[in-house]
This record gives sequence, structure tokens and C-alpha cells, in this order.
Amino acid sequence: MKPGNWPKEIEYLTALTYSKSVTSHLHKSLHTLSANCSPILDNQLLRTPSPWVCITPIKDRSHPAHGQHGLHATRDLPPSSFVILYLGCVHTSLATDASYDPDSDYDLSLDRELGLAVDATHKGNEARFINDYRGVRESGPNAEFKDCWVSSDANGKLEKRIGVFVVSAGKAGKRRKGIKAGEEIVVSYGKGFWNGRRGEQAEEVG
Ligand SMILES: C[S@@+](CC[C@H](N)C(=O)[O-])C[C@H]1O[C@@H](n2cnc3c(N)ncnc32)[C@H](O)[C@@H]1O
Repeated sequence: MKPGNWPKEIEYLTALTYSKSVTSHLHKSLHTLSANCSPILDNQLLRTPSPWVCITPIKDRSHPAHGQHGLHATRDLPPSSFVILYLGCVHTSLATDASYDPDSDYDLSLDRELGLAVDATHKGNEARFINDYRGVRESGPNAEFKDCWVSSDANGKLEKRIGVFVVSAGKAGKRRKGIKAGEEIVVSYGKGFWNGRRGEQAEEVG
């Protein structure tokens, strides 16, 4: 089953896929436990489609991603809680890797040392619709991408993933409300994402 508002041209994934350039050695390295392999996610949290989010067409003209889609919470999500995995195609940054697109707007680093990233341009899950907070939520992001670990087989072998988590309550508990039902889930893509794109736009105009 696919989530509501899922676009026809995009493949809906319930697990990561791997490009041919991801060798078995690289794949195995994602199983190697680092010193800090937490949090480990309970399989119960990995239901697909996710009951905690919904994909929403953005009709508000003042929204900077008007005409596109965003991801909203369907229920209250407490601070620091897990929301959803970021799924797509795991690829290398080799020029010969057909799944590597340096211009992708849906690409997230999975492991810098291994040179692996996850691209959700052509296939992914609800997480690919998470927008950046700029121009959307004055007080900043209410969610973040973080490393996490899941059981990848019946033996409980752990494998690294990128997860979306609600930001923590903060030292003064300023963000103790977490994300309220109906609220848009937004992260920070980082200045690098926007700087790169501003440069491209200037080139197109000039
Ligand atoms: C990962 S996609 C997010 C989902 C996208 N809105 C969609 O419907 O497919 C990233 C793209 O969304 C748009 N976007 C996300 N956050 C934005 C923001 N705060 N302001 C303007 N555009 C944004 C940009 O076009 C960006 O390249």
C-alpha cells in the first residue's frame, strides 16, 4: 500500500535499495557497529506507510514551496521521538555510479567515510517530502536527520540508516511541545544546500 498523495512517477519504497556500485564489502561496512550505534529502532516503529505523517499538497501561496508537497504530523509527536526513516537508493559518489546525481535535491549522506549517500529522487518514502524550515517556521526546524540503526535480518544484525527525529526539548524545555498534530515537519537542509542553489540560479540569470 502507498501513502495518500503519493506521486505516480515515483516508486514507493518500504526498504532501502542499493546501486550496483555498492559492493558487498561496502554493504557489509554498514553493518559494522561504530562506537556509538544508537539509537536502535524497534521494528514496531518502522510501519509502512507511516501512521504518524501525511503527504500534503502545499496550497498556501505564501509558502516558499507552494505547488509542491510537504510532510505533516497526523498526531502529536513528543520531543526526541523517532518519526520515519529516510529511504531511497544507496549510492556511491563514483562518476560511473548511474544512481549518483550531483544535482539531486533529494540526496542525503549516509556515511561520509564510506562515501555512501541515499537519493530519493526516483524512489523513496514519505520522508522525501520534508521541506526546509526557511520561510516556513520562524522558530527554526522542528525535526532533524540523525543516524540510527535497525535490525536488517532475522538474526537481528544491525544496519545503519538515516532517521528523522523530533528535535529535543532543549535545556530550558523551550521545545517541550514537540510537533503538534497537523503541523508541518521541517528540518534544516544546511546552508550548503541553499548556497549551492543560489549559485546555480545566479548562473542561469546571468
Ligand atoms: C527534498 S525536496 C522537499 C519536497 C518537495 N517540496 C516536493 O514536493 O517534492 C527539496 C525541494 O523542496 C523545495 N523546498 C523545500 N524547502 C523549501 C523552502 N524552505 N523554501 C523553498 N523551497 C523549498 C525546494 O524545491 C527543494 O529543492
